[in-house]
Amino acid sequence: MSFLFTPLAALAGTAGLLAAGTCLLSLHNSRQPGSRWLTWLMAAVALWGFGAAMELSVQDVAAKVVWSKFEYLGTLTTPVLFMLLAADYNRLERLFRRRTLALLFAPPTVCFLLALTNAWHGLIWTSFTPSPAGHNLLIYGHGPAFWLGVVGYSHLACLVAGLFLLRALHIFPRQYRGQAWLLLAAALLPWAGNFLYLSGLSPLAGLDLTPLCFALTGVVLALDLFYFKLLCLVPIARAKALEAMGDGVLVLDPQGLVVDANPAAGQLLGQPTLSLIGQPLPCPALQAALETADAAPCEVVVSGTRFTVLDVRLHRLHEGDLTLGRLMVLRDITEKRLTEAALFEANWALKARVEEVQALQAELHEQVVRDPLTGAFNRRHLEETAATRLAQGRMSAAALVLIDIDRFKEVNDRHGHATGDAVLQYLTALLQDSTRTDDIVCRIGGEEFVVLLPGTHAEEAIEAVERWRQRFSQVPPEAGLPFEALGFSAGITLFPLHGQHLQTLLEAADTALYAAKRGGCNRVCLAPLPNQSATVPAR
Ligand SMILES: Nc1nc2c(ncn2[C@@H]2O[C@H](COP(=O)(O)OP(=O)(O)OP(=O)(O)O)[C@@H](O)[C@H]2O)c(=O)[nH]1
Repeated sequence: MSFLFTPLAALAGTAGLLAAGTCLLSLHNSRQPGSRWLTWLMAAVALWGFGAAMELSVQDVAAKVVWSKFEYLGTLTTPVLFMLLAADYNRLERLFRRRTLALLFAPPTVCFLLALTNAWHGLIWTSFTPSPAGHNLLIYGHGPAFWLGVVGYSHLACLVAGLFLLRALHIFPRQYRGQAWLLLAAALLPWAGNFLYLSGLSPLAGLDLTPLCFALTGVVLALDLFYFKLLCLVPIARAKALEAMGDGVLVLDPQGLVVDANPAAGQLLGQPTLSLIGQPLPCPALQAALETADAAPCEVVVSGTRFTVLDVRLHRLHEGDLTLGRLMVLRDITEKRLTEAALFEANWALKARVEEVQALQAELHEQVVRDPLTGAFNRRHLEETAATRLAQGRMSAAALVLIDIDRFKEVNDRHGHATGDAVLQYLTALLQDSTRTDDIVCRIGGEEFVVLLPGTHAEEAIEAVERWRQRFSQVPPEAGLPFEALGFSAGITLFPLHGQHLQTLLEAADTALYAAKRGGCNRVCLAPLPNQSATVPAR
């Protein structure tokens, strides 16, 4: 094998060396973000460069073809690795899964196999002609697999890489844009080199400057990654923080179209994150919030695959007076709201239950202190209430009236027990109707009633009881009783004149009642005053 070492071979070798050096530097900085794909990329470019240097140095056409095949190891993998490095700048880790990588490297593998077996089919190279430009250059005629698999696929990968870098340009905060522009410029270099080679505009026919361009790109990327470390780390850290956030974040342009979204936003809105990009907000409620949430945070209910309540906050993104767009932050407050609703419901049920228990207690208390037949209070209530009131001195004066229906036994005997009951109910209604709310009407025995009239003196008490007696003695037909007249006798005692305690007053009232009965019934008697010896009829 004869060699002719030309300046062009030295140029290609330099590219290889540059790439190998960058590869080692990258390996040395393997902990830096982005270094993994840069190491691989530079290894591929180094192979390409060394292969090219050898191809440019050997003189024999067959040997040149062999080195071209070796060179293809780098040529074919470089664009894919470049794309992966650019994807790394966008934190698109899903591209680095094994299956995706296998898919991405499948076309280069096929092309490499086709290059190895080119002699049998000529799908990659169709002819090999020494270049008229000299310099030991060989011009390769290219077959369909070259245009489709090598040029087409490589350019596609470089295009995607360029788009990724453009995207990085867009999502990087302003202070990191310089870095992204540099990357983009670096990305355009190999394109330019390859364009010159394929278009025949290369200064020397057959000279491929692409590996040199890629090597220079590698140097720029290495500088970017390892020298301006911060510039590389911070955007990644920022973007990572955004991706890891539990809150959904949407970046909206002035027209309300989504230009960026984090995975949480996709999850909250029940859509793949990427499908949100370039679209208006996916639900009308959020769209409406866009109009209203400018000033204050608001809540939006999203009912997609699951019911979700979102707390929506909007922040204007502006540069001076110019509005660039808006940042929408979504927080899932479904659990909070559901818990609050459940708590409210439980509270409400508890309140209802307490009210029910209180009502039952009141009912029970009524049953305990009321006479079931007439609805008047019973002796127990009289003892509890009146005794307490008298004992606590809460009344300055009071009259206690003891009433007994005259000849009630006769009513029962003549007209039956039910009529007797009706008479008892009639008298109760009459007494309740004739007294004030503060007065207490009680049935203390068979046909015996006590009425306590707080703040009532002798004259008023006598007048009142006399009125009741007269009403009772003239039974109106609408009462439905088989009598035209009924009668009761009553004894009145006065607090504190006749006694300080209920029992004393009851005893004095009983004496007065007894006097009324003895006096011929249907009358009212006042208990004797302390200076009187006998009970006096009230009228
Ligand atoms: N219908 C009815 N009668 C009752 C009730 N409680 C007691 N009595 C009756 O009331 C009557 C009371 O009779 P007495 O104590 O002799 O009294 P009186 O017949 O009114 O006689 P004087 O008091 O002397 O006028 C008895 O026949 C009892 O059975 C009741 O709840 N309903």
